[in-house]
Amino acid sequence: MKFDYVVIGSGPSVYRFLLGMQNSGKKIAVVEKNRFGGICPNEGCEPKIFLEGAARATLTSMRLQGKGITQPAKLDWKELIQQKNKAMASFLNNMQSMYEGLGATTIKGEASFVDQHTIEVNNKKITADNFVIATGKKPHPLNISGHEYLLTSTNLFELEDTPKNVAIIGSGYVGMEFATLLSAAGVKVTVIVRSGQPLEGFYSQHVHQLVDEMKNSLGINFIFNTNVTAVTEAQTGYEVQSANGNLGTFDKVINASGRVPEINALKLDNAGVEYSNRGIKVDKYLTTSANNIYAMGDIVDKTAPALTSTAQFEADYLSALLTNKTTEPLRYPVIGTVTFTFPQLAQAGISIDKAKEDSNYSIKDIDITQGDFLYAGTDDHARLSLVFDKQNHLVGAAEISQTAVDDINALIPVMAIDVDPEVWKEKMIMAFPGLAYKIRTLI
Ligand SMILES: Cc1cc2nc3c(=O)[nH]c(=O)nc-3n(C[C@H](O)[C@H](O)[C@H](O)COP(=O)(O)OP(=O)(O)OC[C@H]3O[C@@H](n4cnc5c(N)ncnc54)[C@H](O)[C@@H]3O)c2cc1C
Ligand SMILES: NC(=O)c1ccc[n+]([C@@H]2O[C@H](COP(=O)([O-])OP(=O)(O)OC[C@H]3O[C@@H](n4cnc5c(N)ncnc54)[C@H](O)[C@@H]3O)[C@@H](O)[C@H]2O)c1
Repeated sequence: MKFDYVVIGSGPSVYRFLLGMQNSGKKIAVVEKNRFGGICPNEGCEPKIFLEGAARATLTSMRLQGKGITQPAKLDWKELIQQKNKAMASFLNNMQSMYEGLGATTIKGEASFVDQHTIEVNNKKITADNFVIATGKKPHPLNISGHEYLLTSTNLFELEDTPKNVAIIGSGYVGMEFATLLSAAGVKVTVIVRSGQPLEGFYSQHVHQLVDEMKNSLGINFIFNTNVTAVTEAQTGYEVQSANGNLGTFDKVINASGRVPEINALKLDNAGVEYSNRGIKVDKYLTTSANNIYAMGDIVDKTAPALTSTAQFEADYLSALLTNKTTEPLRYPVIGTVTFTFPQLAQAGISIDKAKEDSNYSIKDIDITQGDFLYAGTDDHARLSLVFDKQNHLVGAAEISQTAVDDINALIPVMAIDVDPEVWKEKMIMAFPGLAYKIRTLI
């Protein structure tokens, strides 16, 4: 079989790449070893946000008990997982045919390079002029005794019985979001943090506030500055050990210690593609060290965050480059990011922690709770922090609140098009209250 392009992996970047290549007349194949659609729809963003809807409703009702709500909602985890599976089934089952509908030949199997123009899949050789590697990331294996007892986020999406108590090792996006989801289902959650602060990339002040909220409102237990050394089977459940001693016995122990590049099976050395333990090395045109092989999405060794949104941005860029719609290098725009915790943390642009150390920037911290009117008091510890440059243009924003993702997304265009605040005032009237209430002292 011979193609113009063979894409390895079928995640959200590949969907966008196929859309961009649709009228190029190129013969394209997509090889996927697991489920078509990749991580985001099968075991990432999309099932997560389905579960989050019910979790948020439950936690909101709990928070408002005694503030106008007499009976808080009770989340039935088993039913929620079944509903999620039902709602997503037809979408996921159609993924492969959707890719074929976009003009690609789809091949199920694991790809490895034989040379710069050949891969092997299911013991068959496939040749192509060009390849695009989009193999993403997989859970970081924890090298401790008893690692075989650990669950990952993938297992949690299929977990039908509700454990009484769980330990989560790691406190990045996955650890903090699953701590929120499971606690909404009545699970007693302990988060084990190897440093002094979860969610390292987020504004530290907001993270500390989030941890306080998760402790006090959700009853989540945090153990800081602790490395797990072993997990052993107990009479009921699993014991978690650290250098400081036994951390307790838990029904389930979850490894949320990050994700590593899906690289080994690819045999990249056979094609002369350079890589590091952070992913595949690319230049400013997403081209690897082999000039006919490109990479995009989570597999790329990059400083931009590994998100669906950035993966799809890279895919749009690559299809434009390969169809001669651009000759420019890749430049990332303002990137928004969010953790779907309770409350949410969201941010975009220059980080507040960085801006605090740089005299070129000024920061405005707004206490969103003044008056405590918004959402019947569910946002009683919410804050919005904005970074302005010397011209008084908005260049960074971070928020902790129940609606942080929507607020920050609404501020991204203001940052991206770099408008003068006077023009901002002149050109728009936001719907009130919402975000307009929060920034009323500014505009
Ligand atoms: C629990 C969770 C929640 C998340 N939530 C969010 C969120 O809310 N927002 C957000 O922006 N991002 C989120 N992400 C991140 C998002 O899922 C990824 O950034 C995105 O899926 C990356 O897309 P991709 O195209 O690079 O590849 P992926 O989606 O990682 O897909 C790669 C595919 O390649 C396949 N593959 C690997 N090796 C081979 C091989 N040798 N041969 C053939 N196929 C191969 C894999 O099976 C996989 O299907 C979340 C991730 C997780 C785990
Ligand atoms: N809302 C979202 O956009 C969202 C949600 C989930 C995942 N994601 C994406 O998926 C990626 C993976 O998420 P993640 O939470 O798995 O990774 P992460 O890199 O965000 O967090 C991993 C955490 O594990 C800790 N850790 C690392 N090694 C450890 C060890 N040996 N012992 C204990 N702790 C250890 C780290 O300090 C960190 O806090 C994210 O970087 C993000 O790009 C995004």
